[in-house]
Amino acid sequence: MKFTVLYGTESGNSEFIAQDLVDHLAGEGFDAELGDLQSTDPSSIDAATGPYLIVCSTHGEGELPHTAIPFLAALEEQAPDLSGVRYAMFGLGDTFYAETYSQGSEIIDRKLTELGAQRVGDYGRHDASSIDDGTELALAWVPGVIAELQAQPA
Ligand SMILES: Cc1cc2nc3c(=O)[nH]c(=O)nc-3n(C[C@H](O)[C@H](O)[C@H](O)COP(=O)(O)O)c2cc1C
Repeated sequence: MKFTVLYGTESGNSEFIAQDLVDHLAGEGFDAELGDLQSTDPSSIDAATGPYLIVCSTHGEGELPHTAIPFLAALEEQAPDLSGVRYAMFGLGDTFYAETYSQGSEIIDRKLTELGAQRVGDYGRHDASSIDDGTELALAWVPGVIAELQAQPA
């Protein structure tokens, strides 16, 4: 199984976690590639290059980090058929922003589902107001994702 780990970030936290996920997956014997949503063309997303792990934060008032906005715009414009694409989401946010907690990644999640992709595993989240370490949470989250992917081979 080859994973593509994509991140959307404004201050780097999501990129760090995504890189740690890639290193972890490689250590577990999987192929894993890191990608920035900023330089990802939706036309490159297909079942063959997935499954995808998407690590994305929230900025503004429940919005995407600015680096991920062009990706969403391209997804909306191209509206590719993502049937057969499997992905898992790990959202970053801060419960200080109670009304909009972790909503940035949910914007991407809704669009991928609308285009036919299938989310697998639990919806991972990290709250910057907590004492939790984002990488530790992500590494505790990813085995459930892998187990679900392996239980339902593409
Ligand atoms: C200006 C600003 C606005 C933010 N707005 C939200 C928000 O609306 N909801 C939320 O859950 N987190 C919000 N956050 C928190 C970030 O999502 C959180 O700090 C995250 O860890 C940043 O990850 P990144 O470095 O990958 O961008 C905001 C942070 C900043 C600096």
